[in-house]
Amino acid sequence: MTAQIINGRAVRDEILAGLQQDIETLKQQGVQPGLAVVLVGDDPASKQYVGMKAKKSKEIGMYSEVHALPSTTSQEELLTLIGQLNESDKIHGILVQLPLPPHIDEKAVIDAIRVEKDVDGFHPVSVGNMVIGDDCLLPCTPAGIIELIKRTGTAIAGKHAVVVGRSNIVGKPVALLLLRENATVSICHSKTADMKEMTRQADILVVAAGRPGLIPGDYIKPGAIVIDVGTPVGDVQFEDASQTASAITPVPGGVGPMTIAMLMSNTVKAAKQIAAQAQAK
Ligand SMILES: Nc1nc(=O)c2c([nH]1)NC[C@@H]1CN(c3ccc(C(=O)N[C@@H](CCC(=O)O)C(=O)O)cc3)C=[N+]21
Repeated sequence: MTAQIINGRAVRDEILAGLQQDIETLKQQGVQPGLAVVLVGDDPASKQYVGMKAKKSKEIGMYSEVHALPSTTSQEELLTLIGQLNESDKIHGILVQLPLPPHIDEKAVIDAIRVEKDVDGFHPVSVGNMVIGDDCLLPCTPAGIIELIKRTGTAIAGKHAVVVGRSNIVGKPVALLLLRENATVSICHSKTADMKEMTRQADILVVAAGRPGLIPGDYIKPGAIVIDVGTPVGDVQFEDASQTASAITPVPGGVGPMTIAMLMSNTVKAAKQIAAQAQAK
């Protein structure tokens, strides 16, 4: 079998086209969704991501602010900026690019973001709402993964989904979202006794380990859907895995573009909700 290659860029473009129309409608109602991206330090990869986010948001008619701060920025200064963005009527989504420099407490910064503007879905209240299954802004990469799986046309309910990786930003939340979709979910990690034994049971395999090439083709169940979250290099051995899977995401061009699409989608959702709240007052 040669797997269908899941085209994340094409799906992203479809989603962005829909959002562009939503934004046009919102603008006619006097609301322009606004996204603030905050970057501390000058890591070249981070700069590139932030640039992509700003570019896409402008392309679809959003208001966008990039706050690029020096690596010497104090935690207090960063918290002051977050406070201003929380209050700003122009801003509906706040994203603080992670990781932050070691002298800044990431948790303190994430906790300071107003939940209604938490378009990353990293705030503990957002996470709690996601776990319960309440309406909330979902973390972008996990939400994008669910969208990609759904668009392969395969039902998630009843399937065995195996997630490799347990980070707070991908592994844990994607496992919960798969559970919400009624998959039977297993979570594997570096201490899993027999990784191959686990992954070979996966009808849906999501790999978010941050370990380039970790998963070879013989770890994959014939006909599985394989989602590779590795960036900038995949965690799955793509050529090898394509011979066994029924569908697979490439890197680049798979999950990455969906992360951006979901960020835009969350910002539009946040703008709608904040506007509705303001009207109700
Ligand atoms: N608060 C926060 N939220 C994030 O969502 C966040 C973050 N911090 N820190 C860094 C990671 C990384 N990340 C990516 C987003 C898009 C691509 C992406 O679109 N990649 C393209 C390739 C881009 C290229 O190199 O041309 C692709 O996979 O096709 C990759 C990585 C978001 N992150």
